[in-house]
Order: sequence, then C-alpha cells, then structure tokens
Amino acid sequence: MPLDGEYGPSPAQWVREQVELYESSGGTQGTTLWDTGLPVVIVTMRGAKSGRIRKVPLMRVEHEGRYAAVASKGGYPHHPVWYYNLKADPRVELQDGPERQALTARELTGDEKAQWWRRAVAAYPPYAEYQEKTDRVIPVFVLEPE
Ligand SMILES: C[C@H](OP(=O)(O)OC[C@@H](O)[C@@H](O)[C@@H](O)Cn1c2nc(=O)[nH]c(=O)c-2cc2ccc(O)cc21)C(=O)N[C@@H](CCC(=O)N[C@@H](CCC(=O)O)C(=O)O)C(=O)O
Repeated sequence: MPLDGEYGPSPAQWVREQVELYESSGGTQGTTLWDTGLPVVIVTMRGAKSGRIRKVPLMRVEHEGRYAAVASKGGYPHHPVWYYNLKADPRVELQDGPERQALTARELTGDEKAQWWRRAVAAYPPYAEYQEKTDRVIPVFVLEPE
C-alpha cells in the first residue's frame, strides 16, 4: 500500500529544494549531492509523531538491490529525527533516479552493520569523518524488499 497523506517538507531549504527537483524531474535532475557527482536517493517515510509524509534525501549506498540509510546528519551529536520515523514505521518508498520502489527498513547491528558501513564509506567517504567527530554511534538501516 503506497505511503500517502499530507506531505511535510523539510524545514531545510536545500533539502526541500533537492526533493522538489528530484521528484519534479522524474529522477533525472537533482540526483547528486551538489557538484560532487555522488548519487542521492529520496526515501519517503511516515512521520512518527505527525503522521505526515516525510521525504529524506540520502547518499545512495546500494548492493544487490538493497540500500543503506545512514543516519549520519553530518556527525551532529543527535540522530536525525527521521531515525525515529523508521523505528516507528519501517515502511518506506525509495526513489533511485527514475525508479521508485517500496522497501522495508531494518536497523543493523554487529557484522551486518560493519559490512554495510564499509559499503557506505566506499560510496561516501565523509561518513567516516562524521563518525570520527561524534561520540554518537551513527545508526545504519538496510532498506530491503519485504
Ligand atoms: C531538520 C529535520 O530533518 P531530520 O529528519 O533530522 O534529517 C536531517 C537530515 O538527515 C536530512 O535533512 C537529510 O536529508 C540530509 N542528508 C543526509 N542526511 C543523513 O543523515 N545521511 C545522508 O546520507 C544524507 C545525505 C543527503 C544528501 C542530499 C541532501 O540534500 C541531504 C542529505 C526535519 O526535517 N525536521 C522536521 C520534522 C521531521 C520529522 O520527521 N518529524 C517527525 C517527528 C520525528 C520525532 O521527533 O520523533 C514527524 O513528522 O512526526 C521539522 O522540524 O519540521
């Protein structure tokens, strides 16, 4: 069942604008992190408190049809609030370029997390710097088909 309801745009203009460009272009524009050329996906989820639809751009970390969602938030001391959304309702829709699919989020631990962390850092090396700069252990979810 698709995630529908009232959309709650990000209060961060650069994030809101990236979502708008990505979606309005059918996933042909706004698909990288600024001018880095590194690919971005859009993860749609339900707000844990508001019930509103939230759309969160994340770096694209993909392996054999599954994706990682890295709750780095630039190494800030606190988790991004979307972390709590996924804990409350793991159903997401992921847009990767023009492709959109329903996936389920599962928080990772242990060896599985370590494996996906290596993949994440390979895709976006600053993740390692973010983890260095905070005592917070950056959570990683895998987004996978049901
Ligand atoms: C600012 C806040 O955002 P956040 O959920 O903390 O997420 C912060 C960032 O992680 C988020 O903006 C990411 O998209 C930033 N970001 C990345 N963030 C990452 O953590 N990892 C990435 O790999 C990443 C890549 C990326 C690429 C492009 C880009 O444009 C942004 C990127 C926000 O949107 N707050 C809303 C509420 C959002 C929300 O989900 N509220 C919940 C309540 C949640 C709760 O409080 O429990 C609800 O609706 O019920 C508000 O204040 O109105």
